[in-house]
Amino acid sequence: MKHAFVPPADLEPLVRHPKATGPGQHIGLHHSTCFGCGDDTPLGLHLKVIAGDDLSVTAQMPVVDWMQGGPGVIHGGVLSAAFDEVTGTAPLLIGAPVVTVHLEVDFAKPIPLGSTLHFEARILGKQGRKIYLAASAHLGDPEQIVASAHALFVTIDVQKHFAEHYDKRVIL
Ligand SMILES: CCCCCCCCCCCCCC(=O)SCCNC(=O)CCNC(=O)[C@H](O)C(C)(C)COP(=O)(O)OP(=O)(O)OC[C@H]1O[C@@H](n2cnc3c(N)ncnc32)[C@H](O)[C@@H]1OP(=O)(O)O
Repeated sequence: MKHAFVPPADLEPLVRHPKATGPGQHIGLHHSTCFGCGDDTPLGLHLKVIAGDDLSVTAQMPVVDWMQGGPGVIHGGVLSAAFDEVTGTAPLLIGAPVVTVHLEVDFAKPIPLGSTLHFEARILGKQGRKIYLAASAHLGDPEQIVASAHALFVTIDVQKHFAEHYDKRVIL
């Protein structure tokens, strides 16, 4: 698939954290009202991200009517949010909470309402606090990629990063 993103050639390799979620297991929620993965949001993506046996994850997402952009097809922003969530969860496999600093999505085919997207994301490596990932999505045939993404996340100290927002409008 065509894409413009070029990850650095000199990425440092990474290994799974000894306490990482096991292969085939659901990687736990960030919090229950997270738009991407929370169970308690009426209009969320409700993604369940599953750990792979290496530095990869998978997830599935039914493309339902409220996700519509162009007539009969998914909105690009919804698809981007799904890639953000799937790629953003993968670094938990290396024990690193992260936030997105850069996300690029390549849209290869229209994705119809009523279909199911199958996502795969993998960690490419790191440079300092920067974690690079690549991801793709298909509709059931892994040979037919309908969209792909590249993402750059930065590791954070969760308590410090979110500290100034906790007392405003946090719903956990
Ligand atoms: C209870 C809740 C639990 C939550 C768990 C986790 C949730 C996960 C959710 C996942 C799903 C949802 C996910 C979401 O939706 S996360 C929501 C969207 N993302 C954000 O809100 C992040 C906003 N950004 C920031 O807060 C700051 O920029 C951070 C803290 C990330 C870095 O600021 P900080 O001052 O600390 O560090 P730094 O500025 O030295 O930057 C560090 C390095 O990064 C490089 N850099 C920076 N930007 C870019 C860029 N655009 N392209 C290329 N590189 C960039 C920079 O050059 C430097 O590299 P180097 O020069 O040292 O080599």
